[in-house]
Amino acid sequence: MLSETIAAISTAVGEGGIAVIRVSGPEAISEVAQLFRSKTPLTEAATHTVHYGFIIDPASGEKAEEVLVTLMRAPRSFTTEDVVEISTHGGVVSVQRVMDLLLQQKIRLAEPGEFTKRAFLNGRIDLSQAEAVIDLIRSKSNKAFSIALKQVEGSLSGKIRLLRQTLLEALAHIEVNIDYPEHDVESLTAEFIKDKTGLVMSEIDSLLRTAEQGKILREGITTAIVGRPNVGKSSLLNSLAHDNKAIVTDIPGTTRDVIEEYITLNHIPLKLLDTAGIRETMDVVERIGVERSRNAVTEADLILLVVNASEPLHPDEIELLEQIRGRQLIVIMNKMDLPSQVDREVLSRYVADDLIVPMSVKDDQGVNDLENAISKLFFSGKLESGDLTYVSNVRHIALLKKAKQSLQDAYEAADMLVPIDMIQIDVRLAWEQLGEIVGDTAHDALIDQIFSQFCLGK
Ligand SMILES: Nc1nc2c(c(=O)[nH]1)N(C=O)[C@@H](CNc1ccc(C(=O)N[C@@H](CCC(=O)O)C(=O)O)cc1)CN2
Ligand SMILES: Nc1nc2c(ncn2[C@@H]2O[C@H](COP(=O)(O)OP(=O)(O)OP(=O)(O)O)[C@@H](O)[C@H]2O)c(=O)[nH]1
Ligand SMILES: [Mg+2]
Repeated sequence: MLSETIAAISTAVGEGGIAVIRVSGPEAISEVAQLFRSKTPLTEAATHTVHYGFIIDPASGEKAEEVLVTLMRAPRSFTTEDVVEISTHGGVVSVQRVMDLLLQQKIRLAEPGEFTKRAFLNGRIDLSQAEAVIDLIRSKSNKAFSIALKQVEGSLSGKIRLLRQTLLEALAHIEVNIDYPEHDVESLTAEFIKDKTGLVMSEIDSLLRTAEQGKILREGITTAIVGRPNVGKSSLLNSLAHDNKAIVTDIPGTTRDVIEEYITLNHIPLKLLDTAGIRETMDVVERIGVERSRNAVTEADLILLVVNASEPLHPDEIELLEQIRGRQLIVIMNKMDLPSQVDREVLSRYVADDLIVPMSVKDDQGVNDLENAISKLFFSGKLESGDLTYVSNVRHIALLKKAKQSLQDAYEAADMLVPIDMIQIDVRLAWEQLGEIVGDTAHDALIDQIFSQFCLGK
């Protein structure tokens, strides 16, 4: 209950410079004040002030710990409640000792995520902002962190609110039409609904497009290097990774297993997979390797098909090109240091010209062109602007898709002049589904489930 005062250790457990205990709730100031001796009594101190002093064990009257205490009075705090933060000396004993004394007062241990949950329940942030707080903590790259921070600040919430507002206008219009049908001809209302739902659908589409990029920025582009044996796939991996990770020999069939390597390219993480050369083979081990190559092709966000430019295209390569039609593909014409034999005309039937990259891995030629081709394929310059809101949470993506479907249904129904109260159901559904993203229409069980993913003290 929000009437209870809660406390938790908010810093990582272990030895460190200092550790912080956070206390929040109606009794935070008065309860901590009973344990704290300082020049200014905490109960009389102004908000957003820091106080030096000692935590006293009330049983013995002894000093338990030397601390700094920060006071934030409601509503100007993380939870919007009275918040007291106690900085102790870092170390397992000192922080636990203060914590134990606090829990002997009218203070209970907070559940994981309970501070953030209170910020949500008290209306300072919405659900998507709270979820972004977890993303902040879990971010593994600078870019992922920046995306989450934007969302903590409410970038996604703002957009969702606008869309819901638009749907509300449509719903109001429908309401008037149902109550006073004589005020309107039904076809005019249908047009109005098509207008509004169409608008919201296209906005949802552009948000969903950012989801693709958001995933890439967080998890990297899974990139499979594939091709026939001996064309230089492992050499390419080594060159991009600036490392001799993969074995390179002039014997076809050298690579047997999939080799993974992480690199960053223009700030974009790439998970490179070097694979066994694809060919028919009687060798049992190599056959398994070829099978794995095919699986890697299926999984990949991006396929780098390496061909040996000093030979004509092989039927196996044409077959592979047929199989991966429609996928994100770059063809690397390797070994350009040798006299060229490969038929560019044939390649052009499968890939755009700027996605065919001549290279000589041996002479270190063409690496820049490859990097540019990859950036262009995935980001076409948009990444740099930095003002995009990325949808990255799977829950949000699922709800956006559902809302879009509901709107699609409404749009089609309006188009066929289906009775207006039937259309109303779908528009209202979309409005609720969008509301679930920001938590306006979320159930308690969902809210509990989301906050239980947090760590203690957050
Ligand atoms: N010591 C400490 N550091 C921390 C936190 C904390 O709770 N304590 N935070 C916790 O995760 C983060 C900072 N996030 C915060 C977000 C909002 C408010 C806050 O008081 N907001 C009020 C008042 C704003 C104002 O006075 O201008 C508000 O928005 O109404 C505080 C911290 C990171 N660093
Ligand atoms: N002339 C020339 N030789 C190259 C070039 N790139 C790689 N090679 C050579 O081609 C041979 C095969 O290279 P790898 O990188 O092992 O080829 P692969 O595609 O991984 O081969 P498998 O693992 O057997 O499928 C080696 O002898 C490399 O030195 C290049 O740009 N020019
Ligand atoms: Mg190899």
